[in-house]
Amino acid sequence: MDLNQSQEEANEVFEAQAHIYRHILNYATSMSLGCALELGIPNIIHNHGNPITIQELVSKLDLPISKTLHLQRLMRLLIHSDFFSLTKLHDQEAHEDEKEGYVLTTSSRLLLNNTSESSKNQPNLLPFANLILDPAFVTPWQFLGKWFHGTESTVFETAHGISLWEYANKNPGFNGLFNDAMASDSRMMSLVVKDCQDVFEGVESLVDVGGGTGLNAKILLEAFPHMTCTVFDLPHVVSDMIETKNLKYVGGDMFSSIPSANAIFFKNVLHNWSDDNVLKILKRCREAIRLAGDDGNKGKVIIIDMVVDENRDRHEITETKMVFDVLMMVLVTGRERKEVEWEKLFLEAGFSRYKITPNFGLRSLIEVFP
Ligand SMILES: C[S@@+](CC[C@H](N)C(=O)[O-])C[C@H]1O[C@@H](n2cnc3c(N)ncnc32)[C@H](O)[C@@H]1O
Ligand SMILES: C/C=C/c1ccc(O)c(OC)c1
Repeated sequence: MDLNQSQEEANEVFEAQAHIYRHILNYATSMSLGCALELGIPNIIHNHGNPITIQELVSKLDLPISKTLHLQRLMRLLIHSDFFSLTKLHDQEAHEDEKEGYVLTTSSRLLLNNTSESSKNQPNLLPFANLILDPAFVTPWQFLGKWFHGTESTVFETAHGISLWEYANKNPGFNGLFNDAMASDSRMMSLVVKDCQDVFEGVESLVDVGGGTGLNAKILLEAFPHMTCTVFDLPHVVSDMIETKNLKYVGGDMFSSIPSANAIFFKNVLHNWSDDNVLKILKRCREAIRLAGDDGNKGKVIIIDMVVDENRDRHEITETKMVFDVLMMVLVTGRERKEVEWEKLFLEAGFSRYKITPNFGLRSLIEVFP
């Protein structure tokens, strides 16, 4: 065998080794990012105002000086994955060596711990990151294999003995963490809802099913104040909420009945459920729209959820959607769907047509008409 060829074969196998190590250790990046958030590094860089050197960072974090190089290594990994970047520092004292300082990226700016009144309404995903890294959500991954052999309907249940919704009901601390995370995801909507005039124009009444603590509804009402919104969710989620003239809360179970309205809205809800369950929910929607009058012709269902599209999406976007698909398998009985899979459900539930607008990053807005 000629030498070159054996070197080529060896290279291919070494590539595979690097590939394996990268993926098997993906969690090291998650955990390192989690550590940076736990230490509050984004806020320290933000508050510093200009690029912060490693020495300044160690001092602001109040870490032992002996940890300087360790922190630098953590930061190097997080720079490589685009959570921070390093920039040259213009030092006035010319005799000193040129220094470098850390700055935030768009991603770490979304992970600031916003406590000030002025930043309260800014998009922020720290609560979402905190939920994903919470032990209650990390533990089930250890049970995935066991679940494949077992009879529980979700991996979460194999790990914790009860469903995610029961767990949230029984643990007020976790319930708060979960609802805050969902609300932080919803806040991102405020970036684009104002551009959805045609979707909400004729809508007088809207029910946000599984609407959590009501942030979706509030954002929609800011942009379309002519509507009245009802947030419908499980009783433990919507108890003690403050209502206003056009924002009401109703506790209940969407499988039994959905309050009637022109528009039935679901964000991040239908992907929590199996096809059979989504069909049941969509049939309830047809009733709710019909009961709102106008023989349902004015009514529609509005869904904000992912649409898996391997041909159109970039490779990493598809990967993220597939990770969410598996996450929905681990936490609940849901899945992420391709357009044909959504279409089948809409038609089976008796709707006549639908329109997809891919405008919310990973999520699309789907209008479904009777
Ligand atoms: C993933 S969260 C989405 C929250 C919110 N729509 C959003 O966009 O962030 C799913 C919501 O569905 C609610 N939910 C679960 N089962 C339900 C049921 N049977 N009836 C009504 N809501 C339910 C949960 O309490 C939770 O608030
Ligand atoms: C931490 C993120 C988890 C998550 C995200 C979207 C969902 O709809 C959900 O429902 C169980 C969970």
